[in-house]
Amino acid sequence: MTSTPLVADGDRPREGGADRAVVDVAVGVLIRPDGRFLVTSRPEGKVYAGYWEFPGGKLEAGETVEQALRRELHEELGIAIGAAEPWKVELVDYPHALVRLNFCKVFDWTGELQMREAQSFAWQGLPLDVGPVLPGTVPVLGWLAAERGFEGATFSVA
Ligand SMILES: Nc1nc2c([nH]c(=O)n2[C@@H]2O[C@H](COP(=O)(O)OP(=O)(O)OP(=O)(O)O)[C@@H](O)[C@H]2O)c(=O)[nH]1
Repeated sequence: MTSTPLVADGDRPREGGADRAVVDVAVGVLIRPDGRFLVTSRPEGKVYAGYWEFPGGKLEAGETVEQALRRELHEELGIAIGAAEPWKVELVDYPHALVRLNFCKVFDWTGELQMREAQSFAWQGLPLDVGPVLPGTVPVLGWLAAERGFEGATFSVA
């Protein structure tokens, strides 16, 4: 990440920077009844390949966050999700893109997990025992920790 300040309204140019469009991303935090949550590794060929994140992807034209999440999780994991509960929105300024991450919690889905992009997956608690973790994913672990009263490092390999 750069140290360039983020803008509150991501569709406006950054101070002192070039005009960059915001890329909206729908991200799913799938939580099992035992509280463990799903993380996946980014496939080869994508930026940050091998880094762990929550599954999801970019919105296509005309899609809502929930529609994009349903499509992405079906494409990437082969599952059909039930309701997606909007949770947090985070703006992250990467060198390659300015992204708005729309995190949703998902408690219901059907289908067996299939790694259709040859990614890896892990059901995790805190702290994570996989890494490295994508920068935009780190705050999510903090939010989960706060909700769960978990104290200490949420992951070991950044
Ligand atoms: N899926 C996902 N993306 C994240 C997370 N955190 C985070 O910063 N991102 C960023 O959000 C963007 C998502 O893009 P992506 O490459 O996964 O989306 P996509 O599947 O639609 O990509 P494609 O255009 O290659 O098909 C990337 O810039 C990625 O670095 C996260 O937890 N999950």
